Amino acid sequence: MPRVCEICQGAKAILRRPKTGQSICKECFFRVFETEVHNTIVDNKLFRRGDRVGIGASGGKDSTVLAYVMKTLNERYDYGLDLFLLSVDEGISGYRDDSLETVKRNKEQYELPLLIVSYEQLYGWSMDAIVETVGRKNNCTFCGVFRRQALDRGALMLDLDHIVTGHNADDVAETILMNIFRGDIPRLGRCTEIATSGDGYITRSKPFKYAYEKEIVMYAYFRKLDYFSTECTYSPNAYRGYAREFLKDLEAVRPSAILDIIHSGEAMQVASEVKLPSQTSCERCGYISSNRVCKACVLLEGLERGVPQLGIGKSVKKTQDLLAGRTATRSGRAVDVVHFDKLRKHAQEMRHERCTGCTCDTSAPGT
Ligand SMILES: Nc1ncnc2c1ncn2[C@@H]1O[C@H](COP(=O)(O)OP(=O)(O)OP(=O)(O)O)[C@@H](O)[C@H]1O
Repeated sequence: MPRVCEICQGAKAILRRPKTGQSICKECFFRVFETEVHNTIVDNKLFRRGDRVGIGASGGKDSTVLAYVMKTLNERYDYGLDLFLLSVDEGISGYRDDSLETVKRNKEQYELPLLIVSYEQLYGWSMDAIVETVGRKNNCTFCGVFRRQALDRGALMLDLDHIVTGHNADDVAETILMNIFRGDIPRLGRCTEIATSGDGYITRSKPFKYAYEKEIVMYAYFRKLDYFSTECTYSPNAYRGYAREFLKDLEAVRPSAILDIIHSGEAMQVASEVKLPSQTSCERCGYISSNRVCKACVLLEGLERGVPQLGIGKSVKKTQDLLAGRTATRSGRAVDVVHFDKLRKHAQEMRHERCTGCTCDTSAPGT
């Protein structure tokens, strides 16, 4: 490694950038990393001034670095954003309880408001209880489906305009590979998007879409950020694990492989004959769904009826149609899932309370 930073030509080079192979100093690394994220934000017009933006904060390296960088860029470039930390407590003892302690410290360190919503509070089931019922196989399905909705529910409680997550370039490239391997063409089209916003739903984006995981780890290390680094106790998703290994092997021989895969995914076009699922609202909870009853409601009903395999596997569509129009039988444990219309109304009222002397009509959607 040359002694002098290849960027500033002054300070001592102390690291080699995984993305470019350049040998650079710590300060130049911070600057290029932050500037690249800023360029991603600006080029993709991710935010508008005044947006209330929730950072999906798990306490892990990606979201901790994201919180730090979002706060830094918001101040440096005067984006004019109101930033919040939004965490989901899935109820995994020995894992999420510890990582949430990190988020609580980040709240103080970064002076950002924090909201924690839990599966127990929202659905009446913690992941510990779910795993007790369904076992270790398939539990990731419950966790992923419930988390997506939980973040949106939390966002409405805070009246957010936007949620950012710490998904990085490696995550995106892995997802592209997985969708190719599975032949899931509709998902392949969607997974390369940097921001998604379903009609009337909260926009979600990935400012780290082009940031390498190795650089995020380096950034956290050199900035001495406080993050939690343990893997989930309930076995990681095996299929993604294989895609990850494959990607790491490719990266080892050709570091640009990660970005190359993302660019290939972006350039692919879904043929017009591929049928994309149409979106509607779940007739039970009002959440966006491609079926009459959303996946979260189907999974919940399965748990409550003692048939947790309901909604898992190939017969999902059939099960969802079967359940449509019927009221779930709720066990003593379950809570009634709050309807999304109620949450949206709450968000409108909050917005109304915040604007002083305005003439906005709280009964009109989207005000
Ligand atoms: N419990 C949670 N609460 C809030 N946001 C979450 C939670 N879990 C995941 N996220 C969001 O989704 C992103 C990707 O989550 P994933 O489970 O892939 O974790 P990860 O890649 O290990 O990220 P991190 O290092 O931030 O934990 C996270 O960076 C974070 O923004």
